[in-house]
Amino acid sequence: MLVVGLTGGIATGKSSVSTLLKAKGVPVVDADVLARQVVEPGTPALAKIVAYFGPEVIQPDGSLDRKKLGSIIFNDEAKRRKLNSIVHPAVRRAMLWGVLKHWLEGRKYCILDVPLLIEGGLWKWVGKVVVVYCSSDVQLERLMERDKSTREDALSRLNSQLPIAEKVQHADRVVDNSGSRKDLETHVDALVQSLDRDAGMTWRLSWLFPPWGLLSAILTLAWRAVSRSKKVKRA
Ligand SMILES: CC(C)(COP(=O)(O)OP(=O)(O)OC[C@H]1O[C@@H](n2cnc3c(N)ncnc32)[C@H](O)[C@@H]1O)[C@@H](O)C(=O)NCCC(=O)NCCS
Ligand SMILES: Nc1ncnc2c1ncn2[C@@H]1O[C@H](COP(=O)(O)OP(=O)(O)OP(=O)(O)O)[C@@H](O)[C@H]1O
Repeated sequence: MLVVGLTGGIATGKSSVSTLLKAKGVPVVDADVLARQVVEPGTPALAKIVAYFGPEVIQPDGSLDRKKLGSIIFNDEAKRRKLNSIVHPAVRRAMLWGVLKHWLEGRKYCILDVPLLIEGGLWKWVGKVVVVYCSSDVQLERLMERDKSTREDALSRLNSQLPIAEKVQHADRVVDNSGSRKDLETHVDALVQSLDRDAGMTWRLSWLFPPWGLLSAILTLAWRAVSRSKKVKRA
């Protein structure tokens, strides 16, 4: 099964692409959704968050006060890293189960929707990287509009990630979301067609005969690593 990493900058339109893909029946494992599930009341991750950030990040009903925690971590790099170190291992485990489930269903490919795909290094472990792009001006505008936030708040969120122009350099395919929502739908249709082609004809063989699937996954990742190092040497 081809595993495709889908990413972008904050508010470049990754979730919009993900929603369009889901509507077409494409299997998507959504890291943002999993990151919410692993910190639900009663989870070990939430207990660790309270131990580090204190009970003031918990709402009266016992759930995480996301707004408050966001205002802390998006303005303090060390605290953001600490939160990542609590939440990300649990998210990675949940993603692995999600991928396994789609593999067991005999899917040709599946999408891993991960905002921090590049920053976290997971991009090296997927078969293809798709980056949803729009210019940083449009990104800032859409972020302020969606979150009803000030320019300052939006910028601090934006600056907690790699610039979108840098993420694009890791992409096998870029989905340009600078235009209208209708344009985005057209780009997503083209993306689905290309992923169908990329997943190739041998996926059924990989599914019926897992050692073949494992071998082809190792060869694909090795080939991608070699291509990357050639690209770095040329640059
Ligand atoms: C800080 C939290 C509580 C804020 O919650 P909130 O509901 O306001 O935002 P939400 O979770 O919907 O995230 C919105 C976007 O912010 C960006 N973002 C979220 N967490 C981070 C982070 N640690 N570093 C950089 N960008 C981040 C992503 O682009 C994400 O799509 C929450 O984002 C969180 O728990 N983050 C840590 C987990 C994480 O890294 N999630 C991203 C996917 S694994
Ligand atoms: N082509 C478009 N034209 C106008 N608005 C758009 C377009 N695409 C997305 N938006 C809007 O921009 C905002 C950000 O989009 P979306 O939530 O899909 O981004 P995201 O990359 O998933 O963000 P995050 O990383 O913060 O979760 C949303 O309010 C969405 O409705």
